[in-house]
Amino acid sequence: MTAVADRSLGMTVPGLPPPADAPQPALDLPERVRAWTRRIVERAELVRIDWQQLERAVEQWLSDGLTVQAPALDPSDHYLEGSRAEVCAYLLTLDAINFGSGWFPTIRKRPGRSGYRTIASALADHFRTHGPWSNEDLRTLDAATLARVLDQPPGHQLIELYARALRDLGAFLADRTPLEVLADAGRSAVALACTLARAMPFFDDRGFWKRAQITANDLALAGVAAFDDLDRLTIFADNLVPHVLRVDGVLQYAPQLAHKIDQGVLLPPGSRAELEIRAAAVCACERIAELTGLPPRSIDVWLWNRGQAARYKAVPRHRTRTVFY
Ligand SMILES: Nc1nc2c(c(CN[C@H]3C=C[C@H](O)[C@@H]3O)cn2[C@@H]2O[C@H](COP(=O)(O)O)[C@@H](O)[C@H]2O)c(=O)[nH]1
Repeated sequence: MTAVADRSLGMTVPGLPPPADAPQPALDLPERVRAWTRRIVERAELVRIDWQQLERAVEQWLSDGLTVQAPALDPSDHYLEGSRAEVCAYLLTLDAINFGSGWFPTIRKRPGRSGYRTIASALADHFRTHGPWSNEDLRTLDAATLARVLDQPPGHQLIELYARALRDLGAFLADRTPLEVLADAGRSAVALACTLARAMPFFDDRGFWKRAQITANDLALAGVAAFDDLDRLTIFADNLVPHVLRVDGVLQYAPQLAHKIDQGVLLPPGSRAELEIRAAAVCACERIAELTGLPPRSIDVWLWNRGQAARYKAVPRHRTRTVFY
């Protein structure tokens, strides 16, 4: 797969273009994810779902609180105390840069915080002090400014990509407020996800649409939006949810793949291994949803938070440098 050279960045954008056979965004986006990931799992060679172990793991998770802990955004990491308009702007800004796990070992982390929580809390602090960026500020945001805001080294590739993602957000908003964009989606999380995926290339994570979907879920978790179709969303396929499934024995990786991951070898975006890992997580969580009656969005957040525990951090998870997660 040839990455796309990006004139405004002067570098290739890791993850673009999407795999040729991946579906395009449309209003049945979650169903397209289910169909495409099922096809990948059926033909998989490197990653296998152990369905019997999955049922045993669900029993363990249920006794660990899977159905009782309602998903929530952590107020110590996120800017949730502002007005509805300010929190909406914060979450749209955060989810426009809610990626970078492949670079997280190379960024400056806040004490006791993961990569995501470092970025989320640094952005929250900026909003507390300066409020939201205007659309014009976003359109002209440069990497040096953003590096200062996020307290990261200037010139870091990830920060260059974050700045490009936020310039794209400013262009997408045009003269609308984030709340007006939300209103245009009506009460449909899927419509919002589809709009984001069609409007900004870094959201067009064909066949998974992780950030397009998690944006709707985060807005709902923050009480900013009320959607009628949240339960249609799939999980938000990143690198942590499949990692938790692997550590709990649900996903079995071929020895050569497991060895690569344990050695910290980066998996190229769109490679067979990366697609099979993400697709297996989606399909396994569809089965978990059937067994528990929980929507995939809640299973995702619960497993993601479980993945913050030491026993999961002790084992390397797959790393892919991509603009999608
Ligand atoms: N599947 C999924 N992926 C998620 C999140 C979240 C955070 N969601 C908030 C909403 C409710 C929760 O309580 C969370 O506070 C981040 N990520 C992704 O994980 C990746 C790893 O990050 P780390 O561990 O820092 O290295 C990073 O690429 C990031 O994009 C999620 O929920 N689901």
